[in-house]
Amino acid sequence: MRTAYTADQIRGAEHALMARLPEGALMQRAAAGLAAVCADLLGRVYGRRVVLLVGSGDNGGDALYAGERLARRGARVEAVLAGSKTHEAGLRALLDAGGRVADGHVVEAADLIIDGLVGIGASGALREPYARLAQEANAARGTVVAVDVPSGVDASSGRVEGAAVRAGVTVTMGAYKTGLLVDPGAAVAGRVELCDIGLGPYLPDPDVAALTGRDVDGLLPRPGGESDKYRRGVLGVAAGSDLFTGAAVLAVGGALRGGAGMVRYAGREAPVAQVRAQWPEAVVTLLDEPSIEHVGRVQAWVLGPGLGTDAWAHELAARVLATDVPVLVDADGLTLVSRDPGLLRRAAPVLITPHAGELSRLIGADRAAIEAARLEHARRAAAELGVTVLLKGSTTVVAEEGRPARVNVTGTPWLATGGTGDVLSGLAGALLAQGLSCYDAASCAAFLHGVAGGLAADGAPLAAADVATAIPAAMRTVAEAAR
Ligand SMILES: NC(=O)C1=CN([C@@H]2O[C@H](COP(=O)(O)OP(=O)(O)OC[C@H]3O[C@@H](n4cnc5c(N)ncnc54)[C@H](O)[C@@H]3O)[C@@H](O)[C@H]2O)[C@@H](O)CC1
Ligand SMILES: [K+]
Repeated sequence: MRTAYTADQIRGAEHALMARLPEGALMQRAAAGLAAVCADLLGRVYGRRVVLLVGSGDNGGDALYAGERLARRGARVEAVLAGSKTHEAGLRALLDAGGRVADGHVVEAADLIIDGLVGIGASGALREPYARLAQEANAARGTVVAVDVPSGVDASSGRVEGAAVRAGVTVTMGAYKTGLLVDPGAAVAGRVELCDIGLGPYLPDPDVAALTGRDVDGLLPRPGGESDKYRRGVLGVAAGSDLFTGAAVLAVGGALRGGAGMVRYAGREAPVAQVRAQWPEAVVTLLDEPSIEHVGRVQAWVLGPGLGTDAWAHELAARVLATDVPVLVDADGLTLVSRDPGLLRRAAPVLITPHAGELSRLIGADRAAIEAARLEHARRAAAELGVTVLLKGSTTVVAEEGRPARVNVTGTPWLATGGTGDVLSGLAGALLAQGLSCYDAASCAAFLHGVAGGLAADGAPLAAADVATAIPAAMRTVAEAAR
């Protein structure tokens, strides 16, 4: 499990650790780690041009001391002092090692640019001249290494309010910051290298966590010798309509590949015909009425993909949500519950899987605001609605009250195509039916869906059905990662 922390959590741990160490020791550890990564990136250090962007706080101090180390190895190090003040001892150390203070535009010609403008002490959008320097670094040809977090990214949330450094590599001190795992911050952090400064024992419970392949493998249900199709978990799928038959086919496909012992599909005539034709494995019930009375026992439901939002669909949603098993609500199901929030008042667990637009209707927040602060809004929705939230998008986030939010790190931009969400719903539903909690089912499904997307795309466009087909291969991939 990769864990990440807010700026306040890091600060608290740093204080506790610092109290036990000689003054300046932590910054020397940080600078040593940072300089080592930079030296690796440069290959040969001697004679290379390194520019330090130095802000007024300790983030700038880290950069200066790393610059000192590189200067001692023969690099031509120049510091751009951006703040109203500068870490004095760090600057002295750099100058003693042969580094210089830059007096002109040096960023453009640098082989390597170290961004020490701001770290966890930043507040709000980058001010000038920091914002301009960030843009110069982004336009330069040299590799950009961010110290702790790319300047302009809020370390605690991943928010970017104005200009931000776009790093090739981020060397983060002591522990991951939440903002390095959540977009838009994650998107500009590049490769993240963790520099161990001894913070581990002082860290509190994490703010967010990201599952690894090994974690997912450990959570996935496996059939034993005693298993039969009923005991492995039966999933009900209430999806599709005469207009949207494909959503039903894709959700059932995701569910069958997700390991459910059996999938029961219930729907209207057109999607029933399609599901029957595509998936002889599914047990299909044609609904004359919006009722699930004759569908048979299931351990979980997927409700909503392509279902429509008419009175018939509303009635079916009400029946499904009136059961005592976990329900995953997606797509049209989310529209129905946003119009009739009372539907979500039930004792059994609910997992909702909105994208930002769907979530905006559910909690009355602006879509752009949700995109900019995904974690915050997913948490808010989980608390307000009393459900588990899987917020889809550039970084998929899973939030449930009282637990660290989970951030998904797998995926490919090729997944942004019609129908992949239906596959995800089927897959997550199958995991629910097999007994995983909403929290684990959502985070494992997001992880596997991302891996399956990567396998299906392999650098080229994919169709949603390919993602469903690739789910078993994704499961094998995580099993191999665990070995
Ligand atoms: N204290 C220590 O011993 C250690 C500190 N570390 C480093 O220290 C950093 C934290 O240092 P600080 O607490 O001094 O804070 P920062 O250096 O992150 O930033 C604070 C400074 O930036 C200015 N600032 C804040 N927001 C700004 C904005 N939007 N635009 C322009 N300027 C802005 C503030 O006025 C202040 O002078 C960490 O990110 C890490 O890089 C780590 O190396 C671990 C050890
Ligand atoms: K920085």
